[in-house]
Amino acid sequence: MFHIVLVTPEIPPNTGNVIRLAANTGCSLHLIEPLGFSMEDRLMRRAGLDYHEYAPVRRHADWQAFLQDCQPDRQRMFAMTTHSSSPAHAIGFQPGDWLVFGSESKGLPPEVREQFPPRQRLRLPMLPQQRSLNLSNAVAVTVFEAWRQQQFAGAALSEGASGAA
Ligand SMILES: C[S@@+](CC[C@H](N)C(=O)[O-])C[C@H]1O[C@@H](n2cnc3c(N)ncnc32)[C@H](O)[C@@H]1O
Repeated sequence: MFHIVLVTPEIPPNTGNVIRLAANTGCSLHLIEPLGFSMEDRLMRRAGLDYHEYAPVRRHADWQAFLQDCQPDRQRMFAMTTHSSSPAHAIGFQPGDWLVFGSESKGLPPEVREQFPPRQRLRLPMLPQQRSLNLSNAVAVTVFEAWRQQQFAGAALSEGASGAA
């Protein structure tokens, strides 16, 4: 549905949450190295992910390698950042869009952020004086806003349809 891109994530449970989110929403997940942890980290394992949930996860050596590997449509890439005044909910998201998030401690590196035109740098609303949302929460609310705009296409909207607890 959408492509989630985490640039140099640092905290294993956040990435674990996003892996599960990607599996639940039909997104692909791109992890830009260096990662602040090993994928075999016990905190990752504690997320209790099933083997199939790793299927849509790809790793890239750095930002340039990601661009080279995936050739994303630059007009449909959005940098999620607190350094913006463009509200995320004002964008008309489309299937196949690329949603790019920064690391927990540093956010998006300025040299990556500046590759996005200002209208493609998006901010999630927060109350005044707040610094930022948790990374995995920011990913979740963005993906669900984008998916909501597609009327949750492909979702199993009743319990019986999913068969899982
Ligand atoms: C914990 S935040 C990073 C905080 C970092 N100290 C900074 O100054 O950007 C991790 C990532 O979540 C996303 N994020 C968190 N809050 C956000 C918001 N209000 N709007 C847009 N993105 C947000 C951004 O991609 C950010 O890089």
